[in-house]
Amino acid sequence: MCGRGRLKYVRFLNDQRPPYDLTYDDVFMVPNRSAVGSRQGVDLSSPDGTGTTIPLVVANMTAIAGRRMAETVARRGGLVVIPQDIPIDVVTEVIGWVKRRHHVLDTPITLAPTQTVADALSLLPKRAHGAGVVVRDGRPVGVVTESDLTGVDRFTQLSEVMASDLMVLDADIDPRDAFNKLDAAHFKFAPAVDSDGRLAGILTRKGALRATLYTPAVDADGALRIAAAVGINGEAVARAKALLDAGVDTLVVDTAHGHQEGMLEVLRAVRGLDPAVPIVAGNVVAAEGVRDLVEAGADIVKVGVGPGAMCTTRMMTGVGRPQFSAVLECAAEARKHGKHVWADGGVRHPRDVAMALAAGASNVMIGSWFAGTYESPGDLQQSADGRFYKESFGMASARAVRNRTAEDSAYDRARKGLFEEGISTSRMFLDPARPGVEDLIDSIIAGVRSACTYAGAATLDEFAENSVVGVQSAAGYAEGKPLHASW
Ligand SMILES: NC(=O)C1=CN([C@@H]2O[C@H](COP(=O)(O)OP(=O)(O)OC[C@H]3O[C@@H](n4cnc5c(N)ncnc54)[C@H](OP(=O)(O)O)[C@@H]3O)[C@@H](O)[C@H]2O)C=CC1
Ligand SMILES: Nc1nc2c(ncn2[C@@H]2O[C@H](COP(=O)(O)O)[C@@H](O)[C@H]2O)c(=O)[nH]1
Ligand SMILES: [K+]
Repeated sequence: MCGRGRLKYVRFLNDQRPPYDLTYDDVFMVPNRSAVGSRQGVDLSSPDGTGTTIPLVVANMTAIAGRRMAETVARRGGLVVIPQDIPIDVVTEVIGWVKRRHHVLDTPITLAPTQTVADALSLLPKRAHGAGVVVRDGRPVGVVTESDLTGVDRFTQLSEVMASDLMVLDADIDPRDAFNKLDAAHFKFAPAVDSDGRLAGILTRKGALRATLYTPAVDADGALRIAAAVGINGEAVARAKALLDAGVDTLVVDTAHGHQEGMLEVLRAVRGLDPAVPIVAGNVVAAEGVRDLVEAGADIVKVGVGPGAMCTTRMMTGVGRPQFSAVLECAAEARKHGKHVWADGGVRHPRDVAMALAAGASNVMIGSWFAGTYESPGDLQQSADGRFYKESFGMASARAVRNRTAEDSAYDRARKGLFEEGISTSRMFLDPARPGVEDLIDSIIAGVRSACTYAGAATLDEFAENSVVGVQSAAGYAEGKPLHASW
């Protein structure tokens, strides 16, 4: 318990440790004297062996974690876990695809000059930068954005509407030079080409800037990293083996009740495969669970029962634990064994990420918040009031269970369908100011960098070590919120 004072790391303000458990909202951090002169000087790389250079992992949820999310997040130093429900041949293909992505250039939407305005309009929402590159024989001949396609007959060929006064960048251009070039020309983006003039990618002004501020998460061969999950039923161990053969960089063994014998059995078998990559297992919320999972072979333990935005477990069962205290206790236990924890679920603001790291997490998992971005797999939809959204659903929802059990008998499907512990449909609206996952990452990482300097920490270890945390009332939390209109 966080009240027993045996933690070496996070300190409670004035040694006031409440005898009850705490959520992220319950706590705040006070500043320390700091020798860290710049927020940019903070090293956010994780000590847990997963190779993340920012402490963010995208949750293995079908509505959130796909190939597009994987490349985009890894390029900025985070990691995406491909869900256990995706067929293994598809995951194998996705791993190879992500590993072939460029570190600086984004993957463009490519269109032929003979394709139509309707084709382009259906594809543009797949990119936060909102552009398509028109390509002939592999070479860019034009670009289209929504403004080129507005007010035009939908069957018009792109060759008639595309902008063909192209500025192209060299694929290996220094990002700072690229930024200056785009800025001087007042272009928001430009296609980039290899030495034969063939399209290699697209670079936006913001992308060029980000390439100077972030370090991609890469494997020993310099390819972008990607993680994938397995469950604990059926072919879990065979799937783990196939994922390792496909080159996955982190393996996640995931189930709702991680502290069950079925999990320990699978975990031992997965450890028996002798993987050269970290094994993550969960979910648990107490020290005993951490101990058993570490003993069975976990390098990292995933913490969180019930905090997830799509999660109804606490309302259905009463089971779970306020997430700040869960992370605090589990991180302390993992540390004793030289292991780590990921804080999984319930993150809604940059401050929550900071609080999870202060509690000792080596990475923070985010799901639903990232559903409302261009990079999540779902189709962009528009509500009656004109706002854009994506649909999300929980992995234990009736919808996910129906998908997962498609091969089972009708009886088994009906039986499993009764144990619903997640929301089957929710609208996650895109923030018009931050519609792409990289916009959200910018905001989270700015918050976390700043939190580290307030704590006087130059690394994540120092952050967990130095943080001084207090407990606040609901009014204390409310006071911290900005006021967008007068009271
Ligand atoms: N972090 C969280 O709070 C939660 C997360 N999830 C997520 O949902 C996804 C699906 O997980 P899951 O529901 O475990 O499905 P899985 O397909 O991984 O199966 C879980 C297995 O554990 C058995 N089991 C025993 N007790 C429980 C229990 N209390 N809850 C669930 N299964 C139990 C089930 O048997 P049987 O069906 O016969 O009982 C089944 O064999 C995962 O991604 C998981 O992370 C789900 C719920 C909570
Ligand atoms: N109880 C349930 N938990 C779920 C479900 N789907 C996902 N999850 C958990 O939530 C986190 C992500 O949390 P978020 O607040 O960032 O969305 C994820 O990693 C799972 O642990 C579900 O259907 N039921
Ligand atoms: K919840």
